[in-house]
Amino acid sequence: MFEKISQHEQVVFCNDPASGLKAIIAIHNTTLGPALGGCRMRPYKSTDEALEDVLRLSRGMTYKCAGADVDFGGGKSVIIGDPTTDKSPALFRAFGQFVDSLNGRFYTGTDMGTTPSDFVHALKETECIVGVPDEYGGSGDSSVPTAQGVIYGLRATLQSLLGTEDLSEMSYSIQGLGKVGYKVAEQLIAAGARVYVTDINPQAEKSIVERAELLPGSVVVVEGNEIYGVDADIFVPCALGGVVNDETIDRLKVKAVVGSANNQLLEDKHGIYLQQKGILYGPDYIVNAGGLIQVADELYGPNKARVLNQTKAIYDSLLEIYKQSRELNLSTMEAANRFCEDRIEQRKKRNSFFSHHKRPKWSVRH
Ligand SMILES: NC(=O)C1=CN([C@@H]2O[C@H](COP(=O)(O)OP(=O)(O)OC[C@H]3O[C@@H](n4cnc5c(N)ncnc54)[C@H](O)[C@@H]3O)[C@@H](O)[C@H]2O)C=CC1
Ligand SMILES: O=C(O)CCC(=O)C(=O)O
Repeated sequence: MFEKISQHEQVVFCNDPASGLKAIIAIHNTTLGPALGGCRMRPYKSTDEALEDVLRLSRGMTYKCAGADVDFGGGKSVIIGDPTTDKSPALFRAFGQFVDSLNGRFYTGTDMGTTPSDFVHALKETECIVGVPDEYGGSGDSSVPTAQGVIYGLRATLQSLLGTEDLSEMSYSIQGLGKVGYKVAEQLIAAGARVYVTDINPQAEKSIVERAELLPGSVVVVEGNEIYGVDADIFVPCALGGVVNDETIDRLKVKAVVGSANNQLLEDKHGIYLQQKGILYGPDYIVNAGGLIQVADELYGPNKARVLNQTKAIYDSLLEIYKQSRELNLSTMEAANRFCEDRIEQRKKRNSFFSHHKRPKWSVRH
């Protein structure tokens, strides 16, 4: 076990038979501040699969926090269960108690399979919850700025490829029409673009087809894995991670991959394979940082205008990473990793006295 978690500071297994909660919290690195990261709920096939997911996701959050320049470190949590049948107030309250037991070392909110209202129950047990609805003092649904950030990432990519930011100039293949993917699809279709979509939930597909009837662009629904081979310009993964791998890279016909899904590359080497195939990759944790920017900003009290302003920085960060990747002849993922690792190293030197176990002044919200 210690070999598996060798890059992490702390991993907590949470078990509450009364509510059926089985969860894992992983804290990767708190150099920049207390760990922050959402909570994913999935019917994982095994504890090992859940552990692997939470370890990868929490490591990604360390880089995401550094890339977005927020004073938090990397953490994430997963609940093992089916989000359509296994949720209950008791389950989220039990989860909240475990989060509270970490005494401010870990803050959490939504991710795949969870919604802001789930965490209203957890909020009864701990202050360390972000992204609850506005009426509970939170900043609301973090998928709104995440989707906005993906649109900025797409604009930067168009700028880099075509010298224009006009979203209608390209076509897109979107995998996943959940909280983020649906909003991205809607904005692209509203901008007049042609969009191919797929989701394992037929209701989500039906809903975007109906919405598109009222908008200038168009939508085509494709079946499952066909999304990888679609003749579109940009692949926009907005569901699971690991979707850029040996098999899918062979099938991709696109010019770029830019989406919200966390950990899109199965392994870092797949970033290099994309580069070799001439496909521009927008590193996931740079492109999808909008939600993080919003929840980290809750420290100062919710302010949507400030969040939108900070989310715009994703456009410049991505252009800078594309530039560094060209100049240093690195894959875009390598360039982004280097940028974030440098930032963490600098902070280590600057803040030798900094106690990262201290709670931020989050209680301004209460
Ligand atoms: N919600 C947020 O603010 C953020 C989300 N992300 C990442 O973006 C991705 C999407 O997140 P959300 O939209 O919040 O999740 P969600 O749970 O609301 O939506 C995910 C969607 O993907 C669909 N899906 C699952 N497996 C699929 C498959 N094999 N093929 C096609 N569709 C599939 C689901 O039916 C669902 O509609 C995740 O990887 C998440 O970690 C990253 C940063 C922030
Ligand atoms: O979106 C959130 O609520 C927190 C940030 C996060 O977990 C993520 O960016 O993956």
